[in-house]
Amino acid sequence: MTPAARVQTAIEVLDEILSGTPAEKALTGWARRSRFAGSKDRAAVRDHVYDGLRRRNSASFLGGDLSGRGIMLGILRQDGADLDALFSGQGYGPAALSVAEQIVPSGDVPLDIPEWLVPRLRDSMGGDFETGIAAMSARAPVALRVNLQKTDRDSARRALLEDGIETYSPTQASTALIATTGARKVAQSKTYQTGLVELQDVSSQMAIEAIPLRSDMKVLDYCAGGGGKVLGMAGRATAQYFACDAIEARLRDLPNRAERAGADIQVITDPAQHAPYDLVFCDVPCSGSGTWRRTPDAKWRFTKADLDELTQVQAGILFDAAQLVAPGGVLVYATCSLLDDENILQIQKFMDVSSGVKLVSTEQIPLGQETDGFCFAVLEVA
Ligand SMILES: C[S@@+](CC[C@H](N)C(=O)[O-])C[C@H]1O[C@@H](n2cnc3c(N)ncnc32)[C@H](O)[C@@H]1O
Repeated sequence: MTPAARVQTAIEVLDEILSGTPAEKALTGWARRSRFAGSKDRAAVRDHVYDGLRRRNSASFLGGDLSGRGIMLGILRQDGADLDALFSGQGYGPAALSVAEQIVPSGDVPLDIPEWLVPRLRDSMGGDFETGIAAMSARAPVALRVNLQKTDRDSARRALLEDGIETYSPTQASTALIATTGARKVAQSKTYQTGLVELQDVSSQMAIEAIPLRSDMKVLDYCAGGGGKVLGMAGRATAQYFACDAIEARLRDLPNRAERAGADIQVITDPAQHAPYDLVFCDVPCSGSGTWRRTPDAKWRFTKADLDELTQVQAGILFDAAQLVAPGGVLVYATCSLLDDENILQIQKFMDVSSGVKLVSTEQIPLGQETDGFCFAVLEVA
């Protein structure tokens, strides 16, 4: 496909997303219908579409219209692309720019977040607001966690290099690597397949590194999902691990991932049956606002009603999980959210209604180039 044809395809996929189709479904649907498209074409179209979703407001403003075409025109304007070459009206590329489209709109460019969230995010992020919102509009890094049960960070870096993947070691977490080239090859690489590394964002690794985890503990990952947190903990200490999730189907990948990592994790359906635990980790469902650069369509779908519903679910999980902690044990509350409602305010509300719970620490990791927005609190249960 020519660069212009990729742009035209992104325009069509964006239109489908704007009319309500989830981004992944729209992209896989196009890829299935388009056998002629090679892997580089698919990657380029995906990048265009995700850039467009991340910067939907500013791009549609600069492109003059909230449509696939308006968004792509704005994105290409922001990126300083050669518009005459891409919008030439030739071949499978987009039609030539109209007279109106040739005029760059002037005025205040809107922020790339839903309007109702601007004041909330401003209040919650404080001095990190500007850099955080800029990071939300950019592509996320591909971060890896080195499995310390199998290797060390330098050896993992060398092994990845042999697989054609270059990385560097960010300073925030001792287990973290960030891929600079070959990131798309990670899941197929020998280093990954043999469990030396896992895909995991740097902030989750920072949380796992900071919690008081010991090898003599009985640990429950209460919202385990695909198992990222429990696998991270198992990489750090060989404790006794249990994992559950309200939606059992979400635990599907965990046994295979645990086997690859050489970790012993018991997937359970009734956490009360094995209680009490010395440490219960609650990686609760949340807005995901700290990771919206990875799932940018979620940002535009998220409503106040969703936030209200989520904060209720989070409060319920905190209450239920606290009952499972052994006296003197630890409860960890974590979200990948930037919103106080889901973080500090939620923890405060829990503290207000719980007797004998001590807040040991809270940390809000800002959304930055290397880190996703993430919050975690360590609580001690009497
Ligand atoms: C943020 S995700 C967990 C991600 C996972 N810890 C990881 O690192 O891959 C939140 C999970 O909480 C689960 N969940 C939702 N409500 C729950 C509840 N009441 N009790 C336990 N888990 C719940 C969801 O099914 C979802 O898998």
